[in-house]
Amino acid sequence: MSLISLEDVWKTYRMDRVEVHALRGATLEVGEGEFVVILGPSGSGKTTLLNIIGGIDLPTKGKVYFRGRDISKLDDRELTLHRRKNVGFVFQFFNLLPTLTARENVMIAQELVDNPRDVDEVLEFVGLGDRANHFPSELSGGEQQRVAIARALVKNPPLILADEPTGSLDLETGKRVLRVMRDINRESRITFILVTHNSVIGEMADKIVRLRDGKVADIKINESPLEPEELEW
Ligand SMILES: Nc1ncnc2c1ncn2[C@@H]1O[C@H](COP(=O)(O)OP(=O)(O)OP(=O)(O)O)[C@@H](O)[C@H]1O
Repeated sequence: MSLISLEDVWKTYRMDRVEVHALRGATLEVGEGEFVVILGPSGSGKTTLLNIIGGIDLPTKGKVYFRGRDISKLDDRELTLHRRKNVGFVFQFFNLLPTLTARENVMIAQELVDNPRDVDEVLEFVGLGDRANHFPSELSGGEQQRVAIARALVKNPPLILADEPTGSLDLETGKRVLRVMRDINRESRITFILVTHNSVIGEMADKIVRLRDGKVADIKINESPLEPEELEW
C-alpha cells in the first residue's frame, strides 16, 4: 500500500474576485520508505502540494490518502492530530524557538507524541550531541537545520516533509544536511518528500517529481541515486 496517494488534487485561492489555481489536478503516489524530490519552477505549486500532503492545508477538490485514509475532508482537530502523529516538518529558515536550547527545541516536539525517540539519541544522530545546550543564535545555519531535523525525527513519524531545506545554506553545509536526511531515511525507513528549485538534488532521490502549472508533469524513478557528497552544483 502507498503511504500517500493524491488523486486529481486542485487548490484554488480566491483573493477578492481573482482566482489563483495553485494546483490543477495533481496526481501522485509515494511509497513507504521512499526518498522523493519534487522539482518545479517558482509558482508551480510545490509548497501548496507539500502543505496538503502534510495536512497544513486542505485541497479545494480531489482526494488525499494517507495509509489508505482520506485526509482531504478532516476537520481542524482531526487534521491537527494527523500532523502531530504522522508528519515531521523541516523548513528553509529552520523555524526554531530562539529562547530554547537545541535540546529544548527537540523536547517540545517529543512531548507531542506517544512513542517518541530519545532526545539525546536523535541529537547524536544528526551530529549535535555536543551542541545540545546551545541556543539557535549560537549555532551555524547547517547546525540549526540539523536541530530542525532532530525535532522532526524525535516524533518517529512515518513521513518527514522538507521545503527547500538547503535553500539558505551553502553548498557543503547543504550536502551535510542532505546526508543526515538520507541516513535517517535508510536507517528508519522514514519517507522523505523534499521540495526544491535545485534540480541537482533530484539526483539523490528514489523518485523525481516535476510540477508544472499545478500539475505533475513528469515522474521519474531513479534506479541509481547519487550520494549527497556526489552532487555537484
Ligand atoms: N495563500 C495563498 N493565497 C493566494 N495565492 C497563493 C497562496 N499560496 C500560494 N498561492 C499562489 O499559488 C501558486 C503556487 O504557489 P506555491 O507556493 O505552491 O508555488 P511554489 O512552486 O512552491 O513556488 P516557490 O518555488 O516560489 O516557493 C502561486 O501562484 C502563488 O502565488
